[in-house]
Amino acid sequence: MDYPGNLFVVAAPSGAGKSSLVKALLELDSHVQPSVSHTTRGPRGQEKHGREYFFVSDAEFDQMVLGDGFVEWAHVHGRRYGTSKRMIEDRIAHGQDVILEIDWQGALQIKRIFTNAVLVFILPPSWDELRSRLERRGEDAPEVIETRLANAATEMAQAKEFDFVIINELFERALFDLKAIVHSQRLKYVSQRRARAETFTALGLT
Ligand SMILES: Nc1nc2c(ncn2[C@@H]2O[C@H](COP(=O)(O)OP(=O)(O)O)[C@@H](O)[C@H]2O)c(=O)[nH]1
Ligand SMILES: Nc1ncnc2c1ncn2[C@@H]1O[C@H](COP(=O)(O)OP(=O)(O)O)[C@@H](O)[C@H]1O
Repeated sequence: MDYPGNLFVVAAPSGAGKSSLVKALLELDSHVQPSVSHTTRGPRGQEKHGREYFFVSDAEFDQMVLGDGFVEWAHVHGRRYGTSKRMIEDRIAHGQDVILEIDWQGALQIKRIFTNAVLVFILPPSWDELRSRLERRGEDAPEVIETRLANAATEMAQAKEFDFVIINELFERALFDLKAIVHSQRLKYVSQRRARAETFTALGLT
């Protein structure tokens, strides 16, 4: 499928820093719009319905699945998460770049549908640092942290399937890398479009 805007997908194990990096990118770059997912997990401290997620019941999620409302969805850490078709189609139809913060299963589903999507995997610098970031975030119960750490190895094994891998050790360095990926993708499309237009003109095609 072809589309006018660029589609970026960021995945990472819990605590690697993907939400912080994506948030910082969005603050710097008004051309990128976030996609807000639906989830059956409950909100954390400061999270707001419609901002971080649409928090829905299992029955509401089932209805969206049955109504073919998701472009992708997956079970993650015992809950369900999905990207609604409307969320992507609305934005891409307006030629905006869209960034999805979803798990590796969703990322690979997106790549099959939007073959031009750029997949970025964020890794923590070490296991110790991953654990301490989850503990320092202070949003999850100890057993929730253990589930997330237990799932991290399987998730990180998927990094090699992604187009880019960023190690989030120094935050500013990782943010620089993420910005570079977004910018280079834009330049690629701009120069491709320009090259195509020039060739069409040279060939006398309209
Ligand atoms: N497949 C899929 N995964 C999602 C979606 N939204 C969020 N996720 C992923 O679900 C996982 C859990 O997210 P969350 O509960 O916010 O925890 P966090 O990773 O600790 O911030 C993360 O890997 C998210 O990237 C979605 O729409 N689809
Ligand atoms: N490079 C970094 N160095 C130190 N702490 C970080 C870094 N990146 C993120 N953090 C912190 O780690 C915690 C987890 O980050 P978060 O963005 O919530 O991760 P994720 O969305 O991947 O679960 C947060 O408290 C965040 O402020």
